[in-house]
Amino acid sequence: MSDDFKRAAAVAALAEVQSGMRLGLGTGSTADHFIRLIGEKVAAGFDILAVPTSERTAELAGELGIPLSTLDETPELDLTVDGADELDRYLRLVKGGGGALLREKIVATASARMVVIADSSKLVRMIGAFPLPIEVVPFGLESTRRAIMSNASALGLTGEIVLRGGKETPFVTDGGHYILDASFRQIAAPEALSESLGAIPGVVEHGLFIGIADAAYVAGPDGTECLKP
Ligand SMILES: O=C(CO)[C@H](O)[C@H](O)COP(=O)(O)O
Repeated sequence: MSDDFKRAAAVAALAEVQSGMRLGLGTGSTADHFIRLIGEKVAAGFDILAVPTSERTAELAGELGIPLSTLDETPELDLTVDGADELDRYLRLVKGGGGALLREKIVATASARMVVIADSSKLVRMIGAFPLPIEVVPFGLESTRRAIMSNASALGLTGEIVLRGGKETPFVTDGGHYILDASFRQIAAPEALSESLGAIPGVVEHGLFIGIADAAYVAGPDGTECLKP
């Protein structure tokens, strides 16, 4: 059922796509629906140039025959469509469940417009129930983890911060970094947390996307809603 809603959100976002656009392609199961729909448009003659947000997305888009580019060749995009792990009604997002948050944030901010697609289970009153992914450099991992803990605690946030994949087999991002997942449960002031995390040297990027999304298509049992910040 949830997969039907993911697809419905992707179909709604497709209405924003015009031939000639330079697109950012997100990562994840919801974004995959959108990528397949773009593949159909390309097969039908649409002129699309796409920048993928992960190796996984590049592979799928390549298989579908979608012409691919990079931000070095195509530094300005018209539209990026991507999923989210959580969003609130102000379009503050938690992303990075699939581990692609760094490229996703770079591609989204290189786009004139960023649109989120999600099933309605992702829409929450307060973000934070989904553990916040924080991309960090492997060097100094434990010091960085402690700095995150201490900065978060200064903001009244507590909770476990765990290395994705564990010490023996850590998950490695496309950029060669690790991910710490922080279970803060409720993030009442995401802007303050975003600023605080961004100031920690070992943190490469975090999964709070604030002021980036221009709209969100959220699909559920009652239909598809378009949210604007
Ligand atoms: O941020 C992401 C990947 O880094 C995804 O957009 C997020 O995890 C949602 O994935 P899905 O659509 O599979 O639920």
